Parts: sequence; C-alpha cells; structure tokens
Amino acid sequence: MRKAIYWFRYDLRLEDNPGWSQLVANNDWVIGVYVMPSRWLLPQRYQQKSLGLHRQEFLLESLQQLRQNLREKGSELILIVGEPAAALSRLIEEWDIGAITVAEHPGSDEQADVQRLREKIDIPLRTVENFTLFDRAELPFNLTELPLIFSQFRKWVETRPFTRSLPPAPRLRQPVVLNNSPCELDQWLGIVRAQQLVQPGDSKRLPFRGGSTAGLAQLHYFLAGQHLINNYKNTRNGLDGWDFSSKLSPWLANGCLSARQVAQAIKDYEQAHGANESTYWLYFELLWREYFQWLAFRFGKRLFALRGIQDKNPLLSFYPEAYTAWCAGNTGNAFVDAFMRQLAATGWMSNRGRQIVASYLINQLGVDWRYGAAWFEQQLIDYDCAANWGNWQYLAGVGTDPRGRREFNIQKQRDSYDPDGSFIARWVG
Ligand SMILES: Cc1cc2nc3c(=O)[nH]c(=O)nc-3n(C[C@H](O)[C@H](O)[C@H](O)COP(=O)(O)OP(=O)(O)OC[C@H]3O[C@@H](n4cnc5c(N)ncnc54)[C@H](O)[C@@H]3O)c2cc1C
Repeated sequence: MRKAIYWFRYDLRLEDNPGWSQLVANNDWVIGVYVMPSRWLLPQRYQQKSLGLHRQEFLLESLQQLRQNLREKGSELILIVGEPAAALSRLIEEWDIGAITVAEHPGSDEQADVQRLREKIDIPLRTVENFTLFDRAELPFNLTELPLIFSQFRKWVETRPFTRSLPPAPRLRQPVVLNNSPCELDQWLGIVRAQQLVQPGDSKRLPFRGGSTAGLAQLHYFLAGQHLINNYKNTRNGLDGWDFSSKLSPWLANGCLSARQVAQAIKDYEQAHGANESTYWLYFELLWREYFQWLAFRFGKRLFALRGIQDKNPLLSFYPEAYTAWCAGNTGNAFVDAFMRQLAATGWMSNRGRQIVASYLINQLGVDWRYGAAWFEQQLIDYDCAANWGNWQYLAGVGTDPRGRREFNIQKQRDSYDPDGSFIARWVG
C-alpha cells in the first residue's frame, strides 16, 4: 500500500490545494499532519511570542474544520506541537510512509524547517506552490530581478492570466483508520491554551471564524452577496466596522482561502456585474500581497534585518517605556491609543491604522521598527510574515519604498479619518 503524508502549514484547505490533490491521486492512503512549531509559544523576536491569542483561536478553528473536511474524505489530521522536522521524521518511520509533500512558504524559518526535514529523511520530500497567485515559473522575471518598486512589479504581472483554482480532491481510495492518533485536537488545545497567559474572551471579537467555509462565505458576502466590492475604493480607508474592506486577510494568511480563489472571484464578479475602479482596486491590493510574498522569497532573512532589504540606516534607538506604552495603547495620543486598543481587543486593525501607529512608533517615539513588527506579529489575527515585516520595512524607509521613511501627520490623519471623534470615543472612551 502506498502511504503518504501531506504536511499542512499555511494552506489549511482542500480546495485549490494541488499538492494534496496530487498525493491523493498517487497514493492509497494519505494523512494530513499539522505541526505547530513550539518556538511560536516562547518569547522570540524582541521578547514577543509569535502566536498571540487572536491568531491562536482563528488557527484552532481552522484546524478543526480542516480535520472535519479530511474525515469526510476518508483521511485524518494529526496535530502536534513540537519541532516540525523531528515530529514528521518520527511519523514517517513509525507509519512506513513513502512520500511527503509540503507547500512552500516565503518565511525563512519555514524554509529552514523544510530543509531540516529533508536532511533527516530518506524518502522524497516534494515542495509545491500554493500561497501565491502566480507560481515562480509564471513570473516574467527571475526572482533575483524582482523590481524593488511595487509599481514596476504590478505593471509586469497585472495583465497576466493566472491559473484557475482547482476543485477539492476526491475521497481516498483507502480510508485512514488510526487506533490512537499522536495528539487529539482537544488535548492539543489544552496544551496550547495552557501556555497562553490570557484566556480567550469574546466580548469584542469581530466575526472572524477560522476555516475555509467561513472564508468562502466572507468572499461571497463582500462580492456577489452584498456587492461591497463595488464601492471598495471609496470605503477602504475606514477605521472600524466590518463592511469597509474585504476582511479576507486572516483566511488568506492561514491559507483557508487561496489568492487564486480570491482573484478568480473578483474576475467572475466583474464578468457578471461589470468592472469598475473599485473592483480593480481589490485586485490591486491582492497584488501588493503578492509582491510582498516574492520580496520575502527573494530576501529571506533580510526581511527581519534592522537595515532592511535596502541596507539603509533606519532611525535607531530603543526606549522601553515608550515601546511598552505604545503596545498597551497608553502613549497619550488618543488616536494612536485607540488603534492599539482596538488591536489588543480584536486582533485586527485597518490598513490606515497600521500605517499611522507604525509611523508614530518610528518617527515620534523613535523606536527601532523591528519591535513594532514583532508586536504586530503576536497581536494580529491576520499575521503574515511577508506582509507584516515587508510593510514595516517600507514605513521605516529600509524596504521597497523609493521615497524613503514615511512620516504621517497624526493630527491631520485624525481630522480626515475620525473627524467626529467616534473612533477614539469607542476605543479610548
Ligand atoms: C505595518 C503594517 C503591517 C501589516 N501586517 C499585515 C499582516 O501581518 N498580514 C496581512 O495580511 N496584511 C498586513 N498588512 C497589510 C494590510 O493592512 C492588511 O492586509 C489589511 O488591512 C487587511 O484587511 P482586509 O483583508 O480587509 O484588506 P483589503 O483592503 O480588503 O485588501 C484585500 C487583501 O489585499 C491584501 N492587502 C491589502 N493591503 C495590503 C498591503 N498593504 N500589504 C500586503 N497585502 C495587502 C490582503 O491580503 C488583504 O486581505 C500590514 C500593513 C501595515 C501598514
């Protein structure tokens, strides 16, 4: 019997998952494994834990749904907290596995995990692409020639067709029956939650629910359901509420939805209801996401480096009190504090808010940008390594922005985006 493992990471779905589909086609027995790296639960970069409460809950819901979907296909999802290479090599030996597949991810830690596993096993480890809209071979340039200016990248890829998303794979030929799986989800949940200092509370939780079903429902809601996409360009700078932007980021970051599914839905919407500046703009933002992913693939560890991918001097200092006050939403600047409290309570912040608080940390408080990025990594429900660290570099003037460091006039931003003070009143009181 041909047995294989699919190693799920940032692709928690069965739809548009070519690696999973290929394993099912070529093997009798395929099992899904998810290993939460134990490093996520310990203080990491700049003393922040990588996995915060909001993302943790979203991730657990996504895994619960993925396990359900796998069971319906006759498979199973094994959940482990540990070092990925060690955990997977043990399973490969124990179950006499003949093949393993994983999707590439631009994070340098994630790439190192794959490399470590490759060195430990003597069966083929196949990598596939499913996190980006385009595959590497479809890009009109080598990665080493990736332009350092977004608009150049956009012009190159904007009009290129992308591959249509794939339907889910069929049932397994041979259902997986396990007497005891290494770690049942509930037990695992207990381990993970016990290591979190804060327990989940849902009083201010936004309607983000993990899993591909909820992701597809939100995609439908924003497009054909409520036609909110039609006015997106005018609403996208909103600060609070559900409808002003697509809210697709947590599903994209965890791979409950693929970029191809979202792009496809935009194109289908345009065909059925007509294109306008707003429908185009959602695709445009998806290309920003795409650009940051390829930048991360190109620059690897330099995404986390003080001098960034440009190798430029940022403003450099570290004031612990200022940083702590910023994280807690206690800087004394009511607009900034409102955003930071919104983030702590919900795990989400608008794009406008992210730019404003990042600019404040870098320019007004003079704090090393990497501390801000690490705080976002822990707090954001939609944390995406490439988008987060890439956007922080951009604002700190060490990333891709040709104009250098971005400084926002906070008072002006407040007058434009919260003229009646209702956003501040909601979060600061
Ligand atoms: C300092 C900073 C940190 C950020 N960290 C993250 C992060 O960790 N994860 C993340 O997904 N986005 C991040 N962003 C980008 C952006 O703020 C969020 O993608 C967006 O606010 C999510 O809301 P939405 O899904 O409603 O976006 P929409 O406005 O509806 O956009 C649709 C999709 O396009 C993509 N997108 C939009 N803007 C950007 C952008 N500037 N960069 C990259 N992709 C973009 C996202 O996938 C988003 O879901 C960051 C931005 C800044 C300024």
